[in-house]
Amino acid sequence: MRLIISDRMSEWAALYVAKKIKKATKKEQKFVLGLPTGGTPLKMYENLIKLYKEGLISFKNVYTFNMDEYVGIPEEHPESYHTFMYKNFFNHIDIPKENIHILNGNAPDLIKECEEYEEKMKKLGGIDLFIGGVGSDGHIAFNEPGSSLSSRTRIKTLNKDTQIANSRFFDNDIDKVPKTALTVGVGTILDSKEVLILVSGYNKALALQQGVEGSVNHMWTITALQTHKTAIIVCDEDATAELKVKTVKYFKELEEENLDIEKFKSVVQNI
Ligand SMILES: N[C@@H]1[C@@H](O)[C@H](O)[C@@H](COP(=O)(O)O)O[C@@H]1O
Repeated sequence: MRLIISDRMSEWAALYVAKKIKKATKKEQKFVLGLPTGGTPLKMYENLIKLYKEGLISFKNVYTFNMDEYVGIPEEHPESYHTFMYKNFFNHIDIPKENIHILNGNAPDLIKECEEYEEKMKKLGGIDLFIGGVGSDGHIAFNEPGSSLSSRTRIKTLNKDTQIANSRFFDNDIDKVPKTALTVGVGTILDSKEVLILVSGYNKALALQQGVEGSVNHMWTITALQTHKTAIIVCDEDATAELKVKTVKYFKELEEENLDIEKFKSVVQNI
C-alpha cells in the first residue's frame, strides 16, 4: 500500500487521475473510473475541472461508475448522488453522457439493477481506478461495519453512525436521511486494477489508523485495501493523528520526491 500524506492531497489526487487518463488516451484506450461523493472528494473534482479547463486533460474516453446512491429519493433531489455528481463534476467537463453510470435507487427491481451494474463494469473491461472516501467508522462506499469483504453491488441498510453523519445534508434531521442505499461491494472495489482512497480531517484519523496499521477485518471495511496489490491512500496531516510517528515518518520519507505538486504537474503535462 502507498500512503501519500500531504495537505495538497486533492491536487495530488487530481494529478494522479489526470496522469492515468492521459496515459490511456495516448494509447487510444478508454479509461474506466470508479467515483465517490461526499465532502472529501469535492476539492479533487475542482482540481480535475481546473486541469480540464487548462486543456491538460479530456474526459472523452473516460467511463465512470459511481460507488453508491440512496434508495428512494428522486434523482433530482438536491442531495441525491446523481445531483451531486452533475453539479460538482460532470456538468463542467467533456465526458459523454452515455459514459456515465450511476446506480438507480428508484429502479423497479433493485436487485436486478445491482446485478446489471456489475455486468456493465465487466463489459467495459472492469474498473481501472476506483476512487473512494471513507466514513469515520472506516466504511468505503456504503459498506458499513460488518459488510462482507467479498461483497458485490447490493442494497445496504445504513447504520446509525452514517445516518447521523449524513443528516448534515438533510437539514440535520436524521428522519429525512434515506435508510437504505445501493452500493458497490468491497469485492467490487477490490476487483479494480487500482484503488485510491481519500482521507481528510481529524474525525477520520481512527479510520485511517485502522486502514494502515490495523488488521484486515470486516468492522473497518477500509482495511480490505491491505489485500489489494495497488492501493493508495491519500490523506492530509490532520487525518494522521492516530498513526504511529514511525509510520508517518516512514511513508513521508518513502514518498518524499513524489509529493512535489509542481513537479508532478509538469510530469503530467509532458505525457
Ligand atoms: N457513501 C458515502 C461514502 O462514499 C463517503 O466516503 C462517506 C464519507 O463522506 P465525507 O467525505 O463527506 O466525509 O460518506 C458516505 O457514507
